[in-house]
Amino acid sequence: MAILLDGKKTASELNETTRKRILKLKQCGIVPGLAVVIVGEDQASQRYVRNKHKLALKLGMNSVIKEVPASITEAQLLALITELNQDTTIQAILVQDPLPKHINEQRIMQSISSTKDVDGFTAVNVGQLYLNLTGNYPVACTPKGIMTLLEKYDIFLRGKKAVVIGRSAIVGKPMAALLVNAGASVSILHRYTTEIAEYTRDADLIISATGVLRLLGAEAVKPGAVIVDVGQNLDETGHLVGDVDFNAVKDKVAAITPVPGGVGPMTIATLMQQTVDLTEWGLANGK
Ligand SMILES: Nc1nc2c(c(=O)[nH]1)N[C@@H](CN(C=O)c1ccc(C(=O)N[C@@H](CCC(=O)O)C(=O)O)cc1)CN2
Repeated sequence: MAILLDGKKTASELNETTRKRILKLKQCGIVPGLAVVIVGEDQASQRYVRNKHKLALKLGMNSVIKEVPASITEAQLLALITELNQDTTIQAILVQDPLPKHINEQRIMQSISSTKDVDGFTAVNVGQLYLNLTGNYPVACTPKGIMTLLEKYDIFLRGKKAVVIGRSAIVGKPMAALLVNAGASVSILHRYTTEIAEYTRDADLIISATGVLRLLGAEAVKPGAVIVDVGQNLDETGHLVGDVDFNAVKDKVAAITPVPGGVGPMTIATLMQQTVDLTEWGLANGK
């Protein structure tokens, strides 16, 4: 049986560190503030946002949820972001993805101040990641959380063949950048890739972020590979599962993230970590 990359445990350790950092800030009269904007009624999004809010409060932050109807106009949403950009009690802003079709998602994400962009989605922060600049900037929470998890389990990346399946701005692209920066050779696969298994069979590390149930089975992975499953899918019995057929590959690979309890908790813990990062960086810059 492969080593389980336990995101729940690792996230809980990271959250404890974050809680202590918040305590220190509070002793100086500073309370990190996170604002999450949720548009519409998507059930999964509502659940994720509730979990973020609960954890932020538990760790001692100021947590604000801005819930707006799916009928909101782009101009109204931009006005809300402007308000949050100017709010001195808020250090971190997140707009929950996905947004309704009538709203230009990039226009909204790019309107967030880069110094409050806790998701690392703005062009300034993406650029810093791609240039592998040293210094202080936020990175998309899921890929950054995955890197923390890989580091925790001493997964060596330099010179390894990595395959990232999915090219989203939230996971695939920043994940690939982080892996390249860490010295891995990276292939990014996507919906137009014709033979996914041709790449994955040769990979030392596979990161799958597609939302396709049982995309990868035992025949698609190399013995001893490391598998990171970002998928959040419901199977035929209504259970939450990833993209990878866990039972089929678990005795072939070296390490694998479970779903649930793998990448998901790391995403939320990284959001908390980066809210505190932004607060501290803001203080260092006199804000
Ligand atoms: N602005 C953003 N929007 C979205 C992001 C993001 O990083 N920034 N990520 C995804 C989903 N997501 C965060 O919002 C997320 C998904 C899943 C989990 C999680 O903890 N999953 C658990 C299962 C929990 C459950 O289903 O109730 C697990 O895998 O153990 C956390 C965050 C979309 N949008």
